[in-house]
Amino acid sequence: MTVTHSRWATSASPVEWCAPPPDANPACRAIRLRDVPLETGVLPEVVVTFQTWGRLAPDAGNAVLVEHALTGDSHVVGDAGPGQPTAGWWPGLIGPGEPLDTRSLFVVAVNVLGGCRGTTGPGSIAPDGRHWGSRFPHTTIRDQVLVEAAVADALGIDAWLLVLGGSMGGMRAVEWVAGYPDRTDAALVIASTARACADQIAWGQAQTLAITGDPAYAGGDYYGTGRTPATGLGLARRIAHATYRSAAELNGRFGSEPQLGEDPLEGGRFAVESYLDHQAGKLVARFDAGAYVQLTRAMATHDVTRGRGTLSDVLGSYRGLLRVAAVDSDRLFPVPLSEEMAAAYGDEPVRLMRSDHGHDGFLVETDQVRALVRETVADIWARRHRRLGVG
Ligand SMILES: CC(=O)SCCNC(=O)CCNC(=O)[C@H](O)C(C)(C)COP(=O)(O)OP(=O)(O)OC[C@H]1O[C@@H](n2cnc3c(N)ncnc32)[C@H](O)[C@@H]1OP(=O)(O)O
Ligand SMILES: N[C@@H](CCO)C(=O)O
Repeated sequence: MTVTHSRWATSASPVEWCAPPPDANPACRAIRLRDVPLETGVLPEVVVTFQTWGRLAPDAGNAVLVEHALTGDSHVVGDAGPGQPTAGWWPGLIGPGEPLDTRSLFVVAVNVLGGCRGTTGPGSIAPDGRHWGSRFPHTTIRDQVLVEAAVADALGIDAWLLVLGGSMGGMRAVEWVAGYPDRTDAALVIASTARACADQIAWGQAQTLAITGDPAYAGGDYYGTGRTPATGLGLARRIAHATYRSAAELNGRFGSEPQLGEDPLEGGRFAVESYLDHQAGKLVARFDAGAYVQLTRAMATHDVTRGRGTLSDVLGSYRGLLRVAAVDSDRLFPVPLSEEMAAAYGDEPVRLMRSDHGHDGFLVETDQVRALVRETVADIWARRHRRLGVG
């Protein structure tokens, strides 16, 4: 079936429905795009996988887009299912009576371009029948959002009622505001930033070099060889995970205690080292190193102001609702980055989430996220009713 919506204006080619690839969650649907115009090139073919919950209203005015973070996926809520690596990462967010209430809302979550959950990435098969590997082009947060716009077209959604996400998901949410303000009625940007800062780029470089320096990475062409850069990916996750948690949390949880049954003076590990080993192993079991490199670079090059003027030019002209939230103990996306966004928009204070968990607070503090989303959805409906002169 060919979809004829023309809002995916940058491409002359139509959007087609297709079967999701085997690495996608079985609950996913998929579309295929051709000749996708990236910021720095063209991808001849892109498959985009996504999940939905609830029913789209006849006027398509009840659609919400949930944006996942770096190693998340479209499976926002639900069980892992057979063969699936992840259970839902924002439990209790979507469903009847939940903050994204499927009795009134239609919720969409897209697997990101460049990732490893069915949407085309470096591990996908290119049109020539070989893995993309090192040939996969640099893709940006803007490119990620471009293919999401194609999903909106395929579903018949002119404008999202709300786009929300944390971390890299928040980068996409604010990019929707910057790139498609008329297609985004409201955005909720949590623990994120309008542009990557030097500190984030620096941590990203160390992680990328950990992977690319692993001999098994083979310049990015390890797919199909039976070897994977697991050592490099595990090292990258250790570096990243330490930045995702607060020093106070790590100190409080682990102190300088040895891991049970091990002696650091005799070559054993500290408890915190064992913890990071465990986190590394978990990620290696569920994520692709090439996608990790790709997405880390996409985050490093994130900047909603590129070619668009100042941040105030970009966000100050937005007529929808931009709500910004930060985690008070986040050392990777510290509160001032959220304050910068909120100030450029000019109308709303930053909502501060209280957590000892640092950046990962946006995932761990589900009660606070649920309350924030519930309040934001209520405010959006109230704004819409006011605009329509109802009630
Ligand atoms: C709900 C899910 O399944 S989400 C999975 C998909 N992930 C995503 O979508 C990305 C976002 N998610 C994440 O990044 C993470 O899963 C988070 C942030 C949400 C939660 O992180 P967690 O790892 O669950 O939290 P936490 O820091 O408390 O770690 C707990 C784990 O560390 C282990 N651990 C704690 N101390 C130690 C130690 N000294 N040595 C070894 N392991 C340890 C625990 O046994 C536990 O293991 P388990 O997760 O295998 O049960
Ligand atoms: N724990 C999160 C952090 C990135 O924001 C993830 O793995 O996606």
